[in-house]
Amino acid sequence: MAARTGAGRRMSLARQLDVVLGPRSYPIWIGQGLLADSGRWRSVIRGRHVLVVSNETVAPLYLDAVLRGLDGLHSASLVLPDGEQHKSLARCAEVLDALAALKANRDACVIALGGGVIGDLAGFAAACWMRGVDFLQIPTTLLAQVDSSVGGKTGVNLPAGKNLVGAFHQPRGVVIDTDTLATLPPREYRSGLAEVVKYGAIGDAEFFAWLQRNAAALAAREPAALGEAIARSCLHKAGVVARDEREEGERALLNFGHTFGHALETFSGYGQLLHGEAVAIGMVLAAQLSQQLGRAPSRDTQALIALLQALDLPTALPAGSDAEELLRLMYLDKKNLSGHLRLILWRGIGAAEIVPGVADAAIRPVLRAA
Ligand SMILES: NC(=O)c1ccc[n+]([C@@H]2O[C@H](COP(=O)([O-])OP(=O)(O)OC[C@H]3O[C@@H](n4cnc5c(N)ncnc54)[C@H](O)[C@@H]3O)[C@@H](O)[C@H]2O)c1
Ligand SMILES: O=C(O)C(=O)C[C@@H](O)[C@H](O)[C@H](O)COP(=O)(O)O
Ligand SMILES: [Zn+2]
Repeated sequence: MAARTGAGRRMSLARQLDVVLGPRSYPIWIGQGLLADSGRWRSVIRGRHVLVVSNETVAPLYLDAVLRGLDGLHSASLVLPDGEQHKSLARCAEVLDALAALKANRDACVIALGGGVIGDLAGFAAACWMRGVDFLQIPTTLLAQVDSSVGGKTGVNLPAGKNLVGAFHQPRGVVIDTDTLATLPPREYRSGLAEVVKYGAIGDAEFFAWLQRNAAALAAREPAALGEAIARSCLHKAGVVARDEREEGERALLNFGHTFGHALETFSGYGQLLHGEAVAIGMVLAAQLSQQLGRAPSRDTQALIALLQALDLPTALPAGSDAEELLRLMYLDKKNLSGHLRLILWRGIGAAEIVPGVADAAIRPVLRAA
C-alpha cells in the first residue's frame, strides 16, 4: 500500500487514530510499509539524540530500516537478549547506560522496536532518564500492536511479580507497521489474539460477535480481518486511556483476566506461558468465578471458551498449578487496596466490572480446577 507525494517520495497509506490526552496526545499510525516511511514518524522526534532499543530476534529483521530513517541524527542502538525474563531492572539499567554513553539530553528520544517486553522496558527507561524523555513505540508483535504500545503503562518485572516496578509514561507516537507481523511465529500471533478477545469481552459485545464470525479468518491471518481487529482494538484502548489515563476507574477493566494471568506467569516462570496465553486462561477463570458468584450466565463463559479455543488459545490452568501459591501471588496485584483483592469480573459478554471483596474461599474452587 503506497502512494507518491508531490516530491515523488513514497508515502505509505496509514490509518491514523489518536490518543487524546491534552498536551500528551499522540498519533497511532496503522498500515503497511510504515517502517520505511520515516517521514511520518520522524516528525515526532524533537531533539538530536535517539536510542533504538530492540532485541536479538527483532533487530536483524527491522533495525536497519529504522536506523535508515534516523539519518542525520545522533543515533545509537542497543540490542538486548530476547525473552520476558529480560524485562528486568538489570536490563533497564543497560538502557540507561546506553543513554549515558550517547550523552543523551532531555530532548532525546528512545525508540522501542519489538514486542511488549521491549516496549515496556524501553518506555520505562525513557520515563527514568533525566526524569523523563520522549519515546516512540514501534511494536512488531500483534500483542504489542493491539495493546502494550498504546496507553503509556511502562515497567519491568521483579522475581516477586509481574510489572511491579513502572511508570505511566505516554509515547509520542505509535507506528504499527502490519508488515512486521509476517515474521511473527504462530504461537506469538495467537497470544496477541487473546488481548483482542479481551476488548470484546469487557465492553463491546458487538465486537465479540464480530470475532466469533471472523475467528477462522483471524486464525488464518487474513489481512482484512487482521487490520480490522488491530484498528478496533487500538480504538477501544485509546478511548479508555483518554478517559482514565492512570487507572483510577474504568481503565482497570483492561485488566480482565490479568489478576489470574499475572499470577500464572509469575508462578510458571517468566516466559513459560506467554502473556496472552496466561490472559486467555485468566479470562476464563474470571468468567467462571463470576458465574459461580451468580453474577453472570454460564452460556457467556461457554462462548468465551469456544472463541478462545477457535483461536487455538489455552482455556484451563496447566497441570501442576498450585492453587494456594496462585492465590498468594494474586495478593501482589496492583489493583488491590489495603490488602484486599479487587478483581475484574463480568456480568457477561461486553460487561466487565470491578469487584472488591471477593473471599478467598470463593476463589479457591476455580483455582483448583486444574
Ligand atoms: N504496557 C502494556 O499496556 C502491556 C499490555 C499488554 C502486555 N504487556 C506486556 O507485554 C509483554 C508481552 O509482549 P509480547 O507478547 O509482544 O512479547 P515479546 O515482546 O516477548 O515478543 C514475543 C516474541 O516475538 C518476537 N518478535 C517480536 N516481533 C517479532 C517479529 N515481527 N517477527 C518475529 N519475531 C518477533 C520477540 O523477540 C519475542 O521472542 C509482557 O511483558 C506483558 O506484560 C504490556
Ligand atoms: O493498559 C492497561 O491498563 C492494561 O491493563 C493492559 C494489559 O493488557 C497489560 O497487560 C498491562 O501491562 C497490565 O497492567 P498491570 O497494571 O496489571 O501491570
Ligand atoms: Zn495484558
